[in-house]
Amino acid sequence: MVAVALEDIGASYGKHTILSGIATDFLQGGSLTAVIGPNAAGKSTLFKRIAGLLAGPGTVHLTGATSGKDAIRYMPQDTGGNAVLTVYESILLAAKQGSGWRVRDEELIGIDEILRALDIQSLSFRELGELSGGQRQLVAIAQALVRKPEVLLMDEPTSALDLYRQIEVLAFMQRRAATSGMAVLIALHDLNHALRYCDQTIVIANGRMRAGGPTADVITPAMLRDVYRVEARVEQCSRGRPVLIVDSTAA
Ligand SMILES: Nc1ncnc2c1ncn2[C@@H]1O[C@H](COP(=O)(O)OP(=O)(O)OP(=O)(O)O)[C@@H](O)[C@H]1O
Repeated sequence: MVAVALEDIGASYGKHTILSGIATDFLQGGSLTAVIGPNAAGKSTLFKRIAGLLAGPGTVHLTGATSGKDAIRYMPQDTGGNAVLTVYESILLAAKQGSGWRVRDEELIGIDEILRALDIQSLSFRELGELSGGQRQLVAIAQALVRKPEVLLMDEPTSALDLYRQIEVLAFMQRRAATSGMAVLIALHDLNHALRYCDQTIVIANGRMRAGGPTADVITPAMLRDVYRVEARVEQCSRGRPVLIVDSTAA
């Protein structure tokens, strides 16, 4: 199974150092890892650095991957939608990128399966430019998945989705990671999503890694006070699930 380790990762834009000393050895395939932290902490920059879209110090160690340079895929936060392509064409194009134009039956079956799982079959013949923000986000997830990444970096993939679809998408990603062995890193602002769907969590603040490990060990009142500047606690709900309750901003 694929695994990613980060060794002393840094990144800069021009003279501004954005990230430094990011290190972890526990990003395993088969589950979801949340990457959390305040606005401008450096989460997207970390993803771009892991995906090789930004140069910088440190090393991304990838083990167990079979698809070479295409193993890691970054799904950005803002996905443009102005191309004059239908949803289906755009997903087919994504599936065929980097390979020949011959389309095999199993590829079409794979696309249908993803469209169904994300409940967007009815959008197949709509043009990308006429989709809503949430619809575009679902299509972007489909485009990322049909390329069968072994490591998928999803930058706030549920930010435009309604409550039902947020839960559907995260539960689907959890199942997909478990069955395919893919490692999925998800930048999230909703910490309840991290608590519910992500086995591990990494906390980034001011370009530094502040904590990392099993989600329940990482999302603590002390971390929330320190990093997010809120007084908050994690309690068990009546169904036994951990729920984050924010009481106030920290003094
Ligand atoms: N292309 C760029 N050029 C210069 N500075 C940039 C660029 N992209 C991001 N930055 C800066 O890098 C810092 C980290 O940004 P980044 O997008 O990685 O944060 P983030 O944690 O993903 O934030 P958010 O939660 O708000 O999406 C910010 O101060 C941002 O202004």
